[in-house]
Amino acid sequence: MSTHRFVMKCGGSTLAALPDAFFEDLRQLQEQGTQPVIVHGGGPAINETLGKLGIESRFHNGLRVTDEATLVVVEMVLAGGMNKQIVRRLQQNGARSIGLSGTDGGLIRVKPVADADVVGLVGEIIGINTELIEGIINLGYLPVIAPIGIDGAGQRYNINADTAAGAVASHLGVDTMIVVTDVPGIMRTVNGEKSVLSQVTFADIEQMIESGEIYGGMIPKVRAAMSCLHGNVKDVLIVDGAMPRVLSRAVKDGNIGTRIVRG
Ligand SMILES: Nc1ncnc2c1ncn2[C@@H]1O[C@H](COP(=O)(O)OP(=O)(O)O)[C@@H](O)[C@H]1O
Ligand SMILES: CC(=O)N[C@@H](CCC(=O)OP(=O)(O)O)C(=O)O
Repeated sequence: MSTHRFVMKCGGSTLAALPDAFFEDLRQLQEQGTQPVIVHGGGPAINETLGKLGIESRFHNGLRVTDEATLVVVEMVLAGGMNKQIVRRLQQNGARSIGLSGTDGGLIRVKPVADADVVGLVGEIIGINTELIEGIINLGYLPVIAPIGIDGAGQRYNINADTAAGAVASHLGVDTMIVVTDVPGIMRTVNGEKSVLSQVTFADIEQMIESGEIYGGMIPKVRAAMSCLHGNVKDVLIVDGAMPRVLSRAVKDGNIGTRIVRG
């Protein structure tokens, strides 16, 4: 029986549309002895709730400008709504799972980011309580983690979900991080033809950010990928959640979406 462990990041762009088959695939992987850990986002749902409350969504370098009022909504949507929705869907499809926020058990320890004067209550990760994650896995449950962090004084912080997933993958020492999103991988347009790159190196990424071919929400994904590949993580794949059996294909043959390699 394989005990392959992987971290999967699931983006808000795709969460609501994920079919039952996606969660069924996770259940089968869990039954086969694979140990998935999920870190999720929920950016679009946060924007929607903030909008209903008349609070404007503002971003700086891809990070949400987060004041105390915004943070209340971020935590409510991520740790309340999204986290519990994912756990419910996993359970409906037969997978055993437990949802946590990064504040529970000091799971994600942070300090304020360097540009806190601009982005406010956004956390830079300084530690992950891997014992807690290991404990949940050893009980036979799949951990589902919302990207909220906590500092030594008990203050909570907002964290980009790609960044949180990369840090969880690094600290847990998994081989693979799978970033599930709403596009089939990193795409490039050549002579008017759009295609998915099966592999990109760090140098390709820097060049594509520079040229504007990688932009917006793809930037934190590739940055998180590069940062965890500097540690023990061997493989980062960016894949489309709508593809049939995407996770088992990613785990078993890895020949799907875009693979990021050091190069
Ligand atoms: N080179 C690229 N290839 C594919 N998508 C890209 C690229 N550059 C930017 N993107 C954008 O990144 C988006 C995915 O990021 P985001 O919307 O933040 O997703 P998530 O909610 O899954 O984190 C894609 O929908 C696309 O608009
Ligand atoms: C600091 C920061 O920007 N936090 C993100 C957390 C959610 C997230 O990252 O969700 P996606 O993966 O769906 O984009 C935010 O507030 O939107």
